[in-house]
Amino acid sequence: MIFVPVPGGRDDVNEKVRVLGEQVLSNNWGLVKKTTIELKRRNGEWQRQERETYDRGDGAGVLLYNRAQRTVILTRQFRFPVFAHGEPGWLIEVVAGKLDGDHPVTTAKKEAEEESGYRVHDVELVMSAYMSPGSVTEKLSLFLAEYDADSKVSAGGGLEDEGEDIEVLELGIDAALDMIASGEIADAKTIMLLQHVRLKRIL
Ligand SMILES: Nc1nc2c(ncn2[C@@H]2O[C@H](COP(=O)(O)OP(=O)(O)O[C@H]3O[C@H](CO)[C@@H](O)[C@H](O)[C@@H]3O)[C@@H](O)[C@H]2O)c(=O)[nH]1
Ligand SMILES: [Mg+2]
Repeated sequence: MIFVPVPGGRDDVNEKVRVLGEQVLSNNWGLVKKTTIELKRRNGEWQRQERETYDRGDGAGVLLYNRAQRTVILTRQFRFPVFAHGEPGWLIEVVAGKLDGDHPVTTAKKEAEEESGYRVHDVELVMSAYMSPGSVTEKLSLFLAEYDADSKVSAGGGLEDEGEDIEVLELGIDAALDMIASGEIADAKTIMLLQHVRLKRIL
C-alpha cells in the first residue's frame, strides 16, 4: 500500500485514494513504478490517474557548524543528474546519505564522519522535508551538529568503492550565504540548513 497524504490525515486514505494497480518500470538502483490510482476530487467525483514514482529510500543530511569561528563544513562532489541537466556537475552540499535501514540520527553521524572526517556525538533534528514530491518518494531528515578541531578524526572523502570522491570545505557562514545568492550553492537541503542557522541566529 502506498502512503498518500491527503487533506484530513492518514485515516482518510481509503476514502479518498484507491490504488488500482502498479507496474514496475525499473528496479535497479532505485525503484521506478507507474501506479494507477483513483483520487476523490473535492467535488466528490473519482478521477483515475497514473503516477510515476522514484523510490530510493529516505535520507538524512547534517550541517556541521562551529559557533565560535562562525564556520560550516560543506562538501563538494560530482552529481551526474546535475551534469545531465547541463551544468558542470560539482555540487556543494551538506554531508548527507541514504538511510539504508538505519535511523536518521545514525545516518547523519555516519555520513558526517565518512564524508567530512568529523565525528559528531550530538545531532539536532531541525526539519524533515520532501525535496521533489511530484515524483520522488524520499523524505529527508535535516540536522545540525557542532564541530571543532578535536572532532576531526580522518580526511573524510566518502567511500571510494562506491565512487565517492568528496572534497571537504570549511566556509564562513557569510561566505556560504553569499554563495546561495551567487548560485554557487544550488542544493536545496544545503540552502535550507544554511538559511535556518541564519534565521534562528545560531551563526
Ligand atoms: N551504482 C550506483 N551507485 C549510485 C547511483 N546513484 C548514486 N550512487 C552512489 O551511491 C552513493 C550514495 O551515497 P550516499 O552518501 O548514501 O547518498 P547521496 O547520494 O549522498 O544522497 C544524499 O544526498 C542526496 C541528494 O541530496 C539525497 O537525495 C539523498 O537522500 C541523500 O541525502 C553515491 O555517492 C554514489 O556514489 C546509481 O544509480 N548507481
Ligand atoms: Mg552522500
